[in-house]
Amino acid sequence: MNTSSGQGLAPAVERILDAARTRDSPAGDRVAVDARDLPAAFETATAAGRTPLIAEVKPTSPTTDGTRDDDPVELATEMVDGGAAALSVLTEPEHFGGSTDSLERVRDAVDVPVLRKDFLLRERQLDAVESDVVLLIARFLGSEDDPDAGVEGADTLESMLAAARDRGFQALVEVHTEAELERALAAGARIVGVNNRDLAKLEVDLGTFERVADAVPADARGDVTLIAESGVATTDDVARMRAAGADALLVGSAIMDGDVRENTRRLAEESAADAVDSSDTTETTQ
Ligand SMILES: O=C(O)c1ccccc1NCC(=O)[C@H](O)[C@H](O)COP(=O)(O)O
Repeated sequence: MNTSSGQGLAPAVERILDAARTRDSPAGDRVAVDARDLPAAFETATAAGRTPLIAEVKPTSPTTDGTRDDDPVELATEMVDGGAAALSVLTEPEHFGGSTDSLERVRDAVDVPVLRKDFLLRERQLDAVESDVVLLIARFLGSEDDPDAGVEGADTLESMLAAARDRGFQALVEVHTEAELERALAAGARIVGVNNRDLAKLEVDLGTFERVADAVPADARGDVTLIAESGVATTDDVARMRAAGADALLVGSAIMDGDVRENTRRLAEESAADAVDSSDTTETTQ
């Protein structure tokens, strides 16, 4: 099947969606998850003086050269040892080298919350594996008011959110525009990720988070955990996203490129220390 979504998505994303539509949904029972609390894990990291970071086990991707074949459990434990508050594990097999088996093994090996990173379009796909958090991408899912707004074969964001919560999952609803943010909040999302990567061009612009975070209504801000996703590579990037209101960061490529423990430590610890240093300077110069 090759179904263009008609949404101007990058060819690689259309291929990912085609694969997601044809991947078998599990025939077994609905999962029932006892989820580890993601916002609580961010608070624990902050209390320990670290930047709340979701480190992503991402063996490859359409925008990465080559594949990293290390055991996902080894990568995951190194990330946690480096100070990651939570993990994200790709379960998409064809374009990201992920698997549900990897996620299961990682979740058994660590005690932090684990996000299932995949391209979920239908309720039954939620039952493929247990995780603490599932990713729901607003751009792909329709809405109750406009079920055709999503891509071919997708359920609505509202029904996916309800189905995820019925199973015990927390949901990270990913948005890229102010309009998607509005839809996510109207659907009742409480954990919102702003993806700096535009799925139309696969280009990354950290200004996306700054713009979309600014559109969160003041009266909703206290109820929503806001995560900056994609394109974060340096401690300056972390500082920039935190200054724009990110409660946490989701980082894949910059951690997977080299020593994952040291890369995680650098982003989780040095950027938190930099933040303390600059607030000290601000205090003494006032
Ligand atoms: O990462 C890609 O190449 C990609 C391509 C097409 C659709 C989605 C893609 N990435 C999914 C993600 O959300 C990222 O893995 C995640 O936010 C981490 O991003 P990064 O830190 O830039 O690796």
